[in-house]
Amino acid sequence: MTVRVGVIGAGMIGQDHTRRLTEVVTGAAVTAVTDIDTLRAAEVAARVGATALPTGADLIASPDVDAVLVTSWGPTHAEHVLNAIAAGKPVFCEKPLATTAEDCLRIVEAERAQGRRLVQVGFMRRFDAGYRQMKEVLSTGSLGAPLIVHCAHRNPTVPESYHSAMAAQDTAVHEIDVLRWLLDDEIVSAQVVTPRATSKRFPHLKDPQIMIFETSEGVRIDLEVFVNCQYGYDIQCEVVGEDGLVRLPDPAAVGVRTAARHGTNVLQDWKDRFAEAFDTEFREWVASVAAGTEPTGPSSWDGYAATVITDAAVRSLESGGELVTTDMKPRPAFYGGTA
Ligand SMILES: NC(=O)c1ccc[n+]([C@@H]2O[C@H](COP(=O)([O-])OP(=O)(O)OC[C@H]3O[C@@H](n4cnc5c(N)ncnc54)[C@H](O)[C@@H]3O)[C@@H](O)[C@H]2O)c1
Ligand SMILES: O[C@H]1[C@H](O)[C@@H](O)[C@H](O)[C@@H](O)[C@H]1O
Repeated sequence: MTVRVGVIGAGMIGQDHTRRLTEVVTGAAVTAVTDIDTLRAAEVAARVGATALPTGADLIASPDVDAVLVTSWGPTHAEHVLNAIAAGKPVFCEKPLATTAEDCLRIVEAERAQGRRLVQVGFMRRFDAGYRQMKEVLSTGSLGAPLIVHCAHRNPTVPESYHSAMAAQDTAVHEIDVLRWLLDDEIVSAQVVTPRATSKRFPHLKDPQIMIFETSEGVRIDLEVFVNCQYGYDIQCEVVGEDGLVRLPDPAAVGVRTAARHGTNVLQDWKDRFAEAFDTEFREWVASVAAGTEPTGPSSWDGYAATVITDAAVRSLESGGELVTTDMKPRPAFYGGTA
């Protein structure tokens, strides 16, 4: 069976995922595209032999669409996801699931009312081979209980439109999701402090930021977010346990020795760093839709949790570094919890 996907939002990542669904993943086709920029929708639709439709609601209602991909701007996600749930169609939503915790909860409630999981959120790091190997090691218990996690998330530069709260909302949100999954533990507080700011940034931006999270088991996570580090796109993660540690591998790269130096290139772009993770993410999502089974990737509950935790980090940043406890509802049994 070919899964017929409708794409809402044909911008940068919508086009990349459209290419992925049509050229990389087998068993999927993009049959409909919509964008508030109708010219863009028509152009992307023509490229893959799909139909351009006027609105997200039209696309979700289309009999030619089995599953929906939401890659529009964050504040529009909730409306499209709720419409897809109401239509009973599987929906893959790029992060964030919604920009407020209240909207995330509305989605969670709508999905529970439907009685089966329809939503997957686009946190692609769970599909990265390195993080998956770390999870395997941690699950054997050979390192003992995890105690500390050290992370760094560095981008070479960001555009002027990137503001200080985005360090949590747009950037650290990836660590927030992947660490909840890796540790199988919940984050209960956030604190954000700012060291001396780099001079190589737009003046309105606080960069770098140091984020400290605590989990319900007492694990402490320190995360450096530095989005104007100049030298490359660099993701580091090390989990320290009672009996040893496990570290995220750097992407494979050839070593070059010349002129009395030995080095490897550092990637410059998150799209290259996580290209294979994105491919795997879509392969597994398409396979679950084709099989008619529930998706196994990040759920709408994970989308809700990520939004609650990023909200706490932003509140801490705005308060000048106070420790902010998260205000999260108990996890329902529907999402593997006890409530
Ligand atoms: N997983 C990741 O690492 C990752 C990376 C980049 C972006 N994203 C997420 O993907 C989403 C899109 O990001 P982008 O960089 O592609 O943005 P973009 O601005 O390039 O594209 C968004 C597109 O959505 C369209 N759009 C906006 N509202 C719409 C609506 N209601 N209906 C239809 N079309 C609409 C815009 O016209 C635009 O073409 C964001 O939520 C972003 O956070 C995730
Ligand atoms: O939207 C991007 C993307 O999510 C990247 O993975 C992250 O490194 C960037 O900081 C963020 O701006």
